[in-house]
Amino acid sequence: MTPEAIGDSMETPKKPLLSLRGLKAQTAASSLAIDHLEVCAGEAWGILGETGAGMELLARILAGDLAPVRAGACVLPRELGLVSFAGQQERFERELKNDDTDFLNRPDPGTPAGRLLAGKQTHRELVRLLRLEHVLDRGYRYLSSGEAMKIAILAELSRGVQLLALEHPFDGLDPASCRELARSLSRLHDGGLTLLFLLSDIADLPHWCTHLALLQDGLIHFTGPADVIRILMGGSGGRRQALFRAGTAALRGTDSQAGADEPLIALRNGFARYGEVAVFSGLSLSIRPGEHTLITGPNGCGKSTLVQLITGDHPLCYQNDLCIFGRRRGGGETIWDVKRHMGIVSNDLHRCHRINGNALAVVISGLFDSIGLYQRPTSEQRVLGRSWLEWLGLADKAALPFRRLSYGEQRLVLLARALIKKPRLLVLDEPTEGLDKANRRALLDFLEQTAAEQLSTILYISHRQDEHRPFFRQHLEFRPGDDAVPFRLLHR
Ligand SMILES: Nc1ncnc2c1ncn2[C@@H]1O[C@H](COP(=O)(O)OP(=O)(O)OP(=O)(O)O)[C@@H](O)[C@H]1O
Repeated sequence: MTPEAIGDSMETPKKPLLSLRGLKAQTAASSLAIDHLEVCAGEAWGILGETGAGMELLARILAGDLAPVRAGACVLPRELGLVSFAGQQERFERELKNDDTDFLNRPDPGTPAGRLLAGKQTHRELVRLLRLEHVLDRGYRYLSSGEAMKIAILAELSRGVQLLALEHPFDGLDPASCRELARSLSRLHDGGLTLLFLLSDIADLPHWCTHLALLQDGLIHFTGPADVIRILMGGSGGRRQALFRAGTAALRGTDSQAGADEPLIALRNGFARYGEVAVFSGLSLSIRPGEHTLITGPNGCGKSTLVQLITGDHPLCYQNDLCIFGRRRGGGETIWDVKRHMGIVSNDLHRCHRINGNALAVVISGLFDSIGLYQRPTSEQRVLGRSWLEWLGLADKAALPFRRLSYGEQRLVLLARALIKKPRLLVLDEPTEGLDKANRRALLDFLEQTAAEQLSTILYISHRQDEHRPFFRQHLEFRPGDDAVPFRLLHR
């Protein structure tokens, strides 16, 4: 199929705010070619691209971070705002680099989130609508994933940009925040803001978007009015086939049934706080083998903090009444003893992967529970790692640096890293962030089958309702606004 522009009007053409013509970009991991993409003032565009289609290259070009190999005619607006996965990672790493904790002899919280909002006054209403007032004094790197995404968007808006490009802005936001963000952006668009949504799922595209383009295999295929392109795409816009093609045979032979009666997790009257600020208290949760558990709740309520208690990554795990795999935390076991039987994927783990290793090394590192690979793997381990990359459609990327892969591909590699050890407990905290619809569905199908065959017990956090499958046997709902019932545990 050749790239085409559809539905060009006969009116006098407007001067584009952003114009990319005859552009080619290439990295070791992917490529991008754009014959013709023009965004005019006042339009709202959606660019739909599946995992690995080249979206991150487009984001890097917009960020001015990647020089095209053929630039053609490339015009970017002077006041361009961009929120991308790579940009958020960069900000996080900058915060870590500037961390003066050792020098100060007390924890250095880094840049307060509120300081990123240049014209704080102008966006006070948005801060309120997105429930961010209480995090403005908090260090940016301490924010929860949803809080960080909302602050990153407000930070760009507060600079007074002409065009705002947002990569997966609804990933990681709770449903109320998704609705509020879409409503607020719609109002700003009515007021003249030009928008560019970089998405993988057409269901995430606000209905008021005026234009659409489809990015497949590094090529922009269609560009034009949203209603015309929607019809041409038949409402799908997704990948024909998922990259994730692992079968549950890869998990067979686990010791998932060892100690079948004993809870894998038992937390009594659990609590968490940061300094004087309580995150939650009075939380009890027991997870027996096969008791697949879904956790939901609004951004910042403490879901990831609970997961960190369970995985041993939060210092308060020792002060809580917490048993993992039948052993009381603080009873002399090491963090490696705890993690040996867990496969973990989380936003936190993802952003801590600031390593130089290649994709294969990251997969194999799951066998050692390390971030990065620090010992020579056996040939069996290398073969197994390669098999996992093959099952995830990434065999040709084994030797590429992990950080050069697209965000979605990195997620798939981290999933392989979690699964390679055939864990008794799979701890998946928003594992599908950055994945397209086909890959999300394929992962959930795989987990459903894993549950049916009793190969592992699954602890799962997601804001997306289409991921709340019936195989979850219990559902822990955080309800932070409700003092009478702050948690609800539903059994199915
Ligand atoms: N080191 C820290 N110091 C202060 N506050 C912190 C720290 N770490 C996390 N927090 C705060 O604790 C709260 C809970 O964070 P957590 O990541 O557990 O939320 P969450 O429910 O997983 O949110 P999300 O849905 O956005 O991922 C957030 O408001 C966050 O800003």
